[in-house]
Amino acid sequence: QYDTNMWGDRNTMVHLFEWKWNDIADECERFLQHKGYGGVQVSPVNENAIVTSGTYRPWWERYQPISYNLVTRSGNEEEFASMVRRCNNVGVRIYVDVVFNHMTGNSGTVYGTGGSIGYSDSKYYPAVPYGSNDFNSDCGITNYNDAINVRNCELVGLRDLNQGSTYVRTTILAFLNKLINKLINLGVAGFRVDAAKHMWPGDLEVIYAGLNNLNTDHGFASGARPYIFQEVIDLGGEAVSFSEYTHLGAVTEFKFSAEIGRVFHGYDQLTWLSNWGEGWGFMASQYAFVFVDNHDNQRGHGAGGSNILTYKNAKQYKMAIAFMLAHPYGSTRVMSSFYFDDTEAGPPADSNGNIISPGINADDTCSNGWVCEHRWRQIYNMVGFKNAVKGTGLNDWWSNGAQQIAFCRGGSGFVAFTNGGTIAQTMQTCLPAGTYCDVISALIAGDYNLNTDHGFASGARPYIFQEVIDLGGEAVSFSEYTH
Ligand SMILES: O=C(NCCCOc1c(-c2ccc(O)c(O)c2)oc2cc(O)cc(O)c2c1=O)[C@@H]1CCCN1C(=O)/C=C/c1ccc(O)c(O)c1
Ligand SMILES: [Ca+2]
Repeated sequence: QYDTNMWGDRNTMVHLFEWKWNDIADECERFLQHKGYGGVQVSPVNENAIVTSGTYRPWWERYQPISYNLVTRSGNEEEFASMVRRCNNVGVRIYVDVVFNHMTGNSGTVYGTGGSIGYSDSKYYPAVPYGSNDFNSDCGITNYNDAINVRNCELVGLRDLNQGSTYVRTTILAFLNKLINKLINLGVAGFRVDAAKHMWPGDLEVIYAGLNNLNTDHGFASGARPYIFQEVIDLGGEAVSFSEYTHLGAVTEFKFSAEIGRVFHGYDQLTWLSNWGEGWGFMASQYAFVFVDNHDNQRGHGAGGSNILTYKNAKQYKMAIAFMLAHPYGSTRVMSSFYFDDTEAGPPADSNGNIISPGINADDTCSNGWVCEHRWRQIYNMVGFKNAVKGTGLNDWWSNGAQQIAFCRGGSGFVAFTNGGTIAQTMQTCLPAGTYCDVISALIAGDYNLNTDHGFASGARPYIFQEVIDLGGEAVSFSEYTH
């Protein structure tokens, strides 16, 4: 099914990549609920390999399972349960990134974040347990034009589980159903299925069918089914196609990420966006799970190559995110990153390898190495826009035939973009008459000074006058505010 199970009109997810569970719970309560985010994709919750050879603690070690115990650098089972409860309490859903195509790489004895051991050479993972007959053969994925090779062989040496085995299916289902289990008060809303391309649709169908309904104690409707979005990296030209998975659940549309990067890098005219979506060869909107960048391709070597826009191209990135959220195509996810360079380094951590929490600055930005794109004004305001226009289509498209476009969402939203010069044009906004605040472009530069386009001096600061009713004799005094 394709319903995200989000609360009310909320309908955008944020990927709080590598955040700790306690910090996510705090963020749900202090920020996400207020800005109308509908849910959080969290990093894998199950125990992963501790990788220290080559890169120290690379970001991708979390994609090498050792067991299904809920112990990672993000926290333990108790902290995970607390996060799910606290976020659902404020109407922010939790989606878990589940990795069950494989276990660890083939590098001898490996140790996990929860203290478990894996004997990868003999494919023996006692903490699950998995033994060698639960895996496919050692062959490597060498040919993306061979659908059998892609499913039954090892992705970069990662021990490839056989989801055709009843025992493996049962074990995977025990892990997934634990995350929605009423008896232990867990209540996630759905799953990101990692590396779905590398598993047989028929096996996935059996696994998804074995999932329980969502936990009504966390605010889900009786009979609600988990929202599944499957990672299938398909830019065309391979044996495996996204269309083999769309009947099972939502599917990532990587063409969206690649193309929106091209457009807002300026390689294509904005006017060509008039048929954005299926018109550009993307999958049907109801199946599509879309994003500007993700944890892998933001690093430049994933699907979409160097066209992918990230926080490093701040102005174009904001425009691309704004367009993604303004347009009705697909289910949308906003990336929230830690600052990274060209190494494969993992999240900000102390000398013991413990992840460092984001600090929150006075201006609501983050510190300690966290980018917090989801806290950028242009981004969270567009999350609110998308909530406000939920259920409408796209109408009254306008363009100057080149790099200026505008359109309405029903009678409840209007947006304009320019990649070339100021728009000086009377336009149909589809909105009721009145004066409206432009909460996006006035701050597109990311500063908080007044808008010089409205005649203010450069660097002018907003004039603040504070209502403090103080005739004397009370505990609170005017003098606390005059500075
Ligand atoms: O050079 C690398 N990998 C080879 C190229 C990327 O291939 C990978 C793909 C991949 C790439 C392109 C495709 O078309 C495709 O079907 C699969 O999916 C993965 C999924 C995982 O759960 C764990 C992984 O290690 C990978 C992976 O290595 C480095 C070193 C090992 C991890 N890694 C990486 O670069 C890790 C990448 C990674 C990790 C997690 C992901 O969810 C993901 O999408 C990519
Ligand atoms: Ca496989």
